[in-house]
Parts: sequence; structure tokens; C-alpha cells
Amino acid sequence: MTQLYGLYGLTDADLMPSDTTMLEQVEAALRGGMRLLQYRDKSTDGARRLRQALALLELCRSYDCPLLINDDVKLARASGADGVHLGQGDGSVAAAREYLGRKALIGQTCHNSLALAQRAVALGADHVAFGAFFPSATKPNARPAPLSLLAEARSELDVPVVAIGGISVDNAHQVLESGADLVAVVHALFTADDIQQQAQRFARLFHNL
Ligand SMILES: Cc1ncc(COP(=O)(O)OP(=O)(O)O)c(N)n1
Ligand SMILES: Cc1ncsc1CCOP(=O)(O)O
Ligand SMILES: [Mg+2]
Repeated sequence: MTQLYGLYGLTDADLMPSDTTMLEQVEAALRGGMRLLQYRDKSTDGARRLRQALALLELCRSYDCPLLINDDVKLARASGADGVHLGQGDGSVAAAREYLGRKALIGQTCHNSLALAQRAVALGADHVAFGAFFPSATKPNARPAPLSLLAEARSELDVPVVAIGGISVDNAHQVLESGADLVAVVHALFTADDIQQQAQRFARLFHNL
């Protein structure tokens, strides 16, 4: 079974305007030690989305890194990705589990609520995400979540816990010390001058725990 732990990168179409830049940036993060990737793309161009998901999957496979698709269970199944990430408005976790099968990785956004996380797990999620813990350049309107929620989640839930929202190399220790298993990052990872080195910096924070 995949152990979910470490740096979790999310792609960003603004920061990665072409397939080539996306793959180069993602490969740099993989070389630096990223352990999980989410393809997050809000466009409606289905052909482009399938092509990019397939290209990311091939790359992720060569680094033994699972790939999740944001929002879209159909694309997850069509591409053969390892699973999906669903927000509270992105369809039912139970239906996704049924559609993608027992082995799929299914995460759900639980904002600042332990009750939402307990419900997600009961419906079949195998990991849950909380945040935003810090102001996010990628999603400025994300609901804030308190660090104390991570310790509570850690003691009440039996699944890996993801922290997201404004996480940087400098503040990540706060969510890790509070109990997060993974840090999900866009801006602080993919805007770095040297993405590989930045991923390494994040990865080292996990080694030092
Ligand atoms: C790991 C992780 N956590 C939270 C989110 C946010 O999901 P959602 O609330 O559905 O918002 P969008 O990302 O779809 O805009 C996420 N994608 N990944
Ligand atoms: C998708 C999402 N959900 C809550 S914050 C966020 C964006 C995370 O990006 P960044 O690491 O740039 O704050
Ligand atoms: Mg969503």
C-alpha cells in the first residue's frame, strides 16, 4: 500500500503555461523528493487535460510517485491516475470510491472541520486535507484553519493528514510539528528559482522530524 507522507505538489496552469514547462517543473520537484502530485487544472479543454494527465502519469511512474487528479473522477479513471482529490462540492466520496475502486487514493478537502474529515473517512476517503493554514497566493479566499486542528485530527483519525495553504519552507515546520503527514504546496515550490533544490528543502524538513 502507498504510504502517503512528505511533500505533495499541485500543478498550476498559470505557473506552467505549456506541457513542456509543466513537465520540467514537475520533474525538478520529483528529483528533489516530492512524494505525491496533484494535477490541478481548471480548464475545460478535455483533450488537453487528458494529454497532460497522461504525460504527468508517465513521469510520476518513473519516480514512483502517485498522481492524483483534482476534481475529476472521470479523468482519473480515463488516465489511469492513482486517484482523485475532491472538494466539498466536487461530488461524493462514496461514489468516487465505487467508481475508482478499492485501491484508488481518494482525498477530500475538509477546510477547518474535523467533522467533515470524519465523514470523508466514513465515506471512503483514505486521506484528508485541512487548510488554509497561512494566506495563500494561489487561493486567496481559502477558509483559514487553525494549527490546533492538526493535532486533533492526528489523534482522532486513522488516515494521513494533509496541510495546505500558504505553506513555505519557513513555516512548514509549524504544520509538521502540529501533526501533518503531508504538506501540499503550489506557490512556494513552483515559483522557486531552483525547484529541485526547493523540493529538497521541503523534503529535509520531514527527515528532521
Ligand atoms: C490537497 C488539497 N487540499 C485542498 C484542495 C482544495 O480543493 P477544493 O476545495 O475542491 O478547491 P480546488 O482545488 O478544486 O479549487 C486541493 N485541491 N488539494
Ligand atoms: C488548492 C488550495 N486549497 C486551499 S489553499 C490552496 C492553494 C495552495 O497553494 P499555495 O501553496 O500556493 O498556497
Ligand atoms: Mg475542487
